[in-house]
Amino acid sequence: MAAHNATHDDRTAPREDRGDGVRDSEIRIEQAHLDRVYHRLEEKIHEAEFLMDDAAKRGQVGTPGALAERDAQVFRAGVHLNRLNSEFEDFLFGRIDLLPGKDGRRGPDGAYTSVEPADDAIRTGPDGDRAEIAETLHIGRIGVLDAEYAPLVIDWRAPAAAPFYRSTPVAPGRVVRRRVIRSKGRRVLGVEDDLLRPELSATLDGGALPVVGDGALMAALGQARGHTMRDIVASIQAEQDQVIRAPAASVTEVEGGPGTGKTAVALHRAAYLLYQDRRRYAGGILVVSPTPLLVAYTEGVLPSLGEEGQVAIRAVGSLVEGAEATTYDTPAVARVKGSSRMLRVLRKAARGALELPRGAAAPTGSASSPTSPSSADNGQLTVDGALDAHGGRPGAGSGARPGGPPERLRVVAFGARIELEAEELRAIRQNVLGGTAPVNLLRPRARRLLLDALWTRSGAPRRYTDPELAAEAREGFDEDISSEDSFQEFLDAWWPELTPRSVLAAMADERRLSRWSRRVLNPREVRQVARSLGRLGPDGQGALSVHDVALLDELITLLGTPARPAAAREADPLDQLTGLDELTTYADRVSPRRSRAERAERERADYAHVIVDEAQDLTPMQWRMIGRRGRHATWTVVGDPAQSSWSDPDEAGRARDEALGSRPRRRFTLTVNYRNPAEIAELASKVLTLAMPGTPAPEAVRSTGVAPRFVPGADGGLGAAARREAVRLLAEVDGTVGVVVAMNRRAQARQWLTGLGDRVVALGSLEAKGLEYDATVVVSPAEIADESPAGLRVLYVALTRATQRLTVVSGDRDEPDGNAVPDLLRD
Ligand SMILES: Nc1ncnc2c1ncn2[C@@H]1O[C@H](COP(=O)(O)OP(=O)(O)OP(=O)(O)O)[C@@H](O)[C@H]1O
Repeated sequence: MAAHNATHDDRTAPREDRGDGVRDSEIRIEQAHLDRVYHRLEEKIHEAEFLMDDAAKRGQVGTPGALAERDAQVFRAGVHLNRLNSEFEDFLFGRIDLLPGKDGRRGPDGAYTSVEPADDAIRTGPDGDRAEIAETLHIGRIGVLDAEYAPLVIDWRAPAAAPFYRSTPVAPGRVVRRRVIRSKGRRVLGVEDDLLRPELSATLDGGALPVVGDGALMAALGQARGHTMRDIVASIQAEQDQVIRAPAASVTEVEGGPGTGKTAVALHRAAYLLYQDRRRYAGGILVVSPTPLLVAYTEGVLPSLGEEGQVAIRAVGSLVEGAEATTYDTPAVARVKGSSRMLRVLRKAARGALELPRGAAAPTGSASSPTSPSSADNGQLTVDGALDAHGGRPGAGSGARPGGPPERLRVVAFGARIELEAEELRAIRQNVLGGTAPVNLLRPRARRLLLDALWTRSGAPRRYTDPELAAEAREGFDEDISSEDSFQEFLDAWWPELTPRSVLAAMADERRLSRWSRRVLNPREVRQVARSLGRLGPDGQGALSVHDVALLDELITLLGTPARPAAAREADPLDQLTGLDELTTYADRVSPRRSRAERAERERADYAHVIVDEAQDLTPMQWRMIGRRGRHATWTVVGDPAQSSWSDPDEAGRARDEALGSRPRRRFTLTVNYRNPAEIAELASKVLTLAMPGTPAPEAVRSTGVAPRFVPGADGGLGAAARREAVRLLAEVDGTVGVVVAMNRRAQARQWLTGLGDRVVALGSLEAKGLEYDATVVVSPAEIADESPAGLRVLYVALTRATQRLTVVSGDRDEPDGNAVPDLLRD
């Protein structure tokens, strides 16, 4: 199903503004309704507070049943109270006046269920058509019923609210007039109407419907942009609404050019899914965003829709707990690290790291100290003095290659010395590593095979003919040897618990990496990757790049996390987000405490729905990382291939298919550009033609009449020109100005803009992804395009960030013509 052919209602609907008198009286009507809503909300808040109080009193009764009931009640009341309070701002935003429904049936909220009007809703007569408004619904952020359970406000996500978004003059259904109400707190500030059945307006039985304003969409689009995205709940368009309300049974894929509302739609969809099936999505919704900047930009949208707590919005570089990406790799390094070839390299590294000199892949636990206190000068450990089960004195020791894993295991048992030499140890290691199980989880098996080998070498199996006696003796033998500190030390050194970071750091050694990536990476790639990892310390501490994080995540899987002893319970994010952080629940206190590792593991695997924004940018390794978080999830994947900064779309496509599995897919295309005025969209489409010939550009919904400006900045004048243009644009627009440069000029660009205030931001080309500004300065298109094989597509992104004004500053590489238009932007 595709949502093509959006009808731009606001441009086509005739309007009939009868001046301030009508406007004022319409505002008064809506104000009266809003007053009623607030009155009712106050009653509801008192109710919720009473429930909280009552529940707290029950807590004093003290039986487990009463405590559990109290907890449940406190929780429900707290959530309710929190929602009511948080959604007070701009609570009510829409109204529809409707004809009677086709079958006369009404839903649980009292509204007609049919989208189509009743057959006799419009009566044709000699004086023209006549009809009556059968129902008026107000739409808001959550539903409110009056004391008699009649709807005062319909939740925007309820089926009854759908006609507010879906109806167009071409297919108006039952809607005669759609009104967007602008309010702040308790005050109605204005109304904007669209008349969807203009032919009926004058012949309604109750008198003509007044129509006010210029249409809500245009009013919304014309507003200045701040540093955060606003919700679009009052002006969602029909093709967007189809995506938001699509059933979540499988994979919903959404494509659309810049500014078509993909990010906005994805976030509103998260809110919609929670509304539809809160229980199912209690498992959490994960929204993956390309950059922390975009996360910060979009973070306020869901709370403004009354939803948080169940939705985690994360940058792709922050998906692994405790690993926050703070740097970018060069495009060449990113290309290697993002490629699925790295999987083969990491598999080898995860197993190969067991052989590393201690300290090179700093293992955790006691083996992290390079030598143990009982090391003898020759590097061999011998431990004497422990009694074995039969009066002998078993003991354990290790022969350590200086700086490497131990090469000999020596124990004393049954009064004799037993040794396993390097060859035998190697064979045991190979045997244990035979399968694909995570390396750290194989340690118990390694321990068992060592004990098997020692037992055989001791000759004991020959001494016991009675299997029962043999089993008993063996048990004692295992216990005695395992309880020795030195055997444990040997094990820690020979089969250390590897951390993902330490293995990653070990890959910074070029010779080692070359061994692990034989026939996978070429020598140049090995050098580049090893160098880039050189910034990590020996145990992997230090700045991670966005692409390192996906490698770390893969290593977490390849290495595995052994079970840990229980740790103290961490604060539950849900507690904080629902405002109940000060309360612990009875269930919390009696249930077994979960370890940090378990919680992290659960978080990694447990999302009920995964929303991927800017999906076109994900590398194969990132798809694997995200796929692991949505193994049992339903998905919404939004993106635009024409904006992809990844160089090999086919390889990424395969990884995406693997992550999404065989679930059925439903595709939508968004076709209208709500961000860029036509003048900017037209310029950007020149680059689109170069980057992805044949790809249709989305249709810009408005025009400002202001053409993009071209300014020369060659001969070292780039910075001065960019600053001058930023200053000019700051004076021309009310909101924000973004200055977009090639990634390697980021620091420089920040210098250029020093002292210009926080309305202006310097951005590397990759950081501009998904963001928007009132005005942008794009500095040297050629530099951005030459940055990587995907450079033209990245330039397309840079050129499509502005809502009002665009200035292009050309540099030495741009070959500008006499009007300073760079060659890439000429016809
Ligand atoms: N129905 C709408 N009503 C009002 N504003 C809208 C609507 N749809 C989109 N917008 C606005 O258009 C702008 C672009 O939306 P958004 O960032 O979601 O687009 P996108 O498709 O994700 O763009 P890109 O691919 O360039 O990142 C935002 O300012 C958004 O608020």
